[in-house]
Amino acid sequence: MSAAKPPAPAASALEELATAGVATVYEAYGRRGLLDAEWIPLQPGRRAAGPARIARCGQGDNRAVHEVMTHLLPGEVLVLTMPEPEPVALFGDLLATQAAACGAAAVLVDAAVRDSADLARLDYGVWTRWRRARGATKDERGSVNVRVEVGGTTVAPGDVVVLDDDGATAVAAADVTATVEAVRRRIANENGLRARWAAGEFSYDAYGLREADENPRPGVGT
Ligand SMILES: O=C([O-])CC(=O)C(=O)O
Ligand SMILES: [Mg+2]
Repeated sequence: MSAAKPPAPAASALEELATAGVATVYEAYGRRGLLDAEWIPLQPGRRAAGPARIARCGQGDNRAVHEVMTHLLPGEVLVLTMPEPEPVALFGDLLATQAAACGAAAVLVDAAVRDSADLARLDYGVWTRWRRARGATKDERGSVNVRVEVGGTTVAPGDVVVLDDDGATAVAAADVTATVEAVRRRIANENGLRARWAAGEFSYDAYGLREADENPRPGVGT
């Protein structure tokens, strides 16, 4: 029997994850979920979080992107992948116009985009591996609403994808509530540390690193 589907994350949880940002969410989630690749944010400074709506395209082909548009719901992050990421444009201005009409929260393209000056003016964020004009074919159906691997992490439909200038990280749908709580604890802890560092204290002392470095225990770290 498969586990019950977790409820859709609350808008307030998505907002908290987006505001916290990729590094904080990834750390609070136990350093899991990182979509570990070099992402280009087309609108630097933008943050987003939303449930993944996924298309797995054929290699060099974007037929599945046209299909997945018909499933895309407001607030979702569209995740577009290929078996082997390569600089072929899966997404451009015309597909972006459809995603806008559907209310996308963001688009993550594990391939290239084109018409990037137009995409940079959108009301939602676009993150991509490459900007390249090379066009995709429309020959292979590919698959939609499937699990994919992105940057070494498996992303399932409905997992929450968080994006900012640092890149992208994902939280399994079932773990969103606990991760929001861990994010709050991490932010509170970092606020405390930031106040101490601003007041002139050093982490080298507070973490006991100076003490350990000046009194090395034989056989440890040698
Ligand atoms: O049509 C395509 O394959 C991609 C594109 O340029 C667009 O969406 O405007
Ligand atoms: Mg175009």
